[in-house]
Amino acid sequence: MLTIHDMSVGYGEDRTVLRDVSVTVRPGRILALTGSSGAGKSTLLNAMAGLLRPRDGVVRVDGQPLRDRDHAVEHRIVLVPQDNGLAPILTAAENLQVALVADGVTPPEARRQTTAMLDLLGLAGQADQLVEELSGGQQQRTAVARGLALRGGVLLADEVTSELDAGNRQRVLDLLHDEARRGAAVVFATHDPEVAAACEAELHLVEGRAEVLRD
Ligand SMILES: Nc1ncnc2c1ncn2[C@@H]1O[C@H](COP(=O)(O)OP(=O)(O)OP(=O)(O)O)[C@@H](O)[C@H]1O
Repeated sequence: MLTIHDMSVGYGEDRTVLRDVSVTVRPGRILALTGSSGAGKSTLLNAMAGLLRPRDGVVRVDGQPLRDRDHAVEHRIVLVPQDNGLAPILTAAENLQVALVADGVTPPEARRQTTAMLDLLGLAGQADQLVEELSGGQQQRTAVARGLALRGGVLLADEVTSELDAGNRQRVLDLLHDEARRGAAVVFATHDPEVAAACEAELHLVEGRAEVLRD
């Protein structure tokens, strides 16, 4: 369980982006994170991922104050970042295999899981292509495949459907719902009101404040 209490986050000396945000991210469901461009969705996800230290307040994971990214990884907090975070000169399959092996999966099992996951995202034909040679949407689906393959306790997905056609957008949404049903807590930043409406809960960011629209 990930909880945030009265958190403020900013950049530099006096650039406060989020103020007094409190939210609980519960296992077994998807929390949509909405708000206009620049509202602070990525900032909030990065704080949940241990990449940004709050100015005030606290992020807790399983009751402990979150220290940094390593601590978040220990607690199985997986981030699919907005810029996808893939290694461009590795193939789609290698990007998944490297992450799985680093996570302690044996190489043969990592290959098996990679094939299955890329297949689920409709990327069987792209497995051996370099990421830099994939389309934006294919890269986005590869990043989702990698995030899902890691089977985190918390999955933070930052605008992971922004470059997808309707069919692939629905495929990713269905997989995020499956991930929640598996027991993960999923947080999904999105601009898309239809996508947000398909999530159990919604936190809306406006002028640095967070408003719970559905809980
Ligand atoms: N590294 C940074 N240094 C300084 N300011 C930053 C940095 N990253 C983001 N910001 C600022 O923080 C604010 C929130 O940005 P953030 O990326 O969190 O918004 P967002 O809601 O995810 O936007 P979008 O929907 O466009 O991705 C913006 O005003 C942005 O300029």
